[in-house]
Amino acid sequence: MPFETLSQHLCFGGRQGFYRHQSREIGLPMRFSVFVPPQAADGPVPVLFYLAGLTCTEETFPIKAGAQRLAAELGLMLVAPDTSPRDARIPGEADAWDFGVGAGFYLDATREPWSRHWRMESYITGELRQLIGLRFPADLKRCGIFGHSMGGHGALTLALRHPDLYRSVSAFAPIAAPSRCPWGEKAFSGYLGTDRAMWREHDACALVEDGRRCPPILIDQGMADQFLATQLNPDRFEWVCCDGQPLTLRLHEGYDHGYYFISTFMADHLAHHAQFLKA
Ligand SMILES: N[C@@H](CCC(=O)N[C@@H](CSC=O)C(=O)NCC(=O)O)C(=O)O
Repeated sequence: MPFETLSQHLCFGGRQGFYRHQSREIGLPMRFSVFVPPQAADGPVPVLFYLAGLTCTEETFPIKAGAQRLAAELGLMLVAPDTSPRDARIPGEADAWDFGVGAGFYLDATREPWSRHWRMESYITGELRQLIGLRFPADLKRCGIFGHSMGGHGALTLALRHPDLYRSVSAFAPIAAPSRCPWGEKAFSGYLGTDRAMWREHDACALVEDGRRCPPILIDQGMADQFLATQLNPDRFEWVCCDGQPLTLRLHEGYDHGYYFISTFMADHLAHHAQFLKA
């Protein structure tokens, strides 16, 4: 599985790198970033996949989230993929910021013209994971997943759909019920079509309602989040989780949707994952 190194930087005794490869799953070049902690010099380390939100890239998390210092202390590898295919030459693919480019929603599209390239679920759970296991000092038996907003939706749904792959899960301000909000309705109708039964397979609330379970979830949510009232639905997720899905939902007065909020609570999320990945 070849890949190209775009840049590498020494960071808290570890290495922050940016890479590109020709993805067979996506059918296009894809970029991703990896932080390798210093402990990797002594053998494979646990891996934490971070899924970013709408409009983000593989650079957003390493630049803005402030996760490397503690990941270096805890011995966690951090992997951040891009948020969608790019340059697929689909007419209008980059016309909207909440659909198409930068808005892959971490599922495999079933509807033309998106189904050819928009295969983010298979990419993250399959090809990228394999590449990380083969080409980086990663222990794939100890993987966790977390993310923000659209990426929080991705973390929850991938953990619920692939409980064999992820030992730990958390989210910042996730889109927790995408079938019931404008972002999700737009994405799911475009990528999956109008059959709402298909939508349930990619909706965290519906997955829990339908009996899927994953490791105990940590969610942080800012109460001054500009998208809270219209897009996120944490209260509905808390309600469905009462039926046997362990969840800690923390609400924080005054915090908004952005990376100042994420960086404030990043240490708690890394500690949450470490307790499962290093057990
Ligand atoms: N361009 C939009 C705002 C887009 C935005 O806020 N993106 C969020 C994720 S939203 C859900 O997935 C984000 O993480 N942005 C990157 C950042 O650096 O903050 C608008 O005009 O409102």
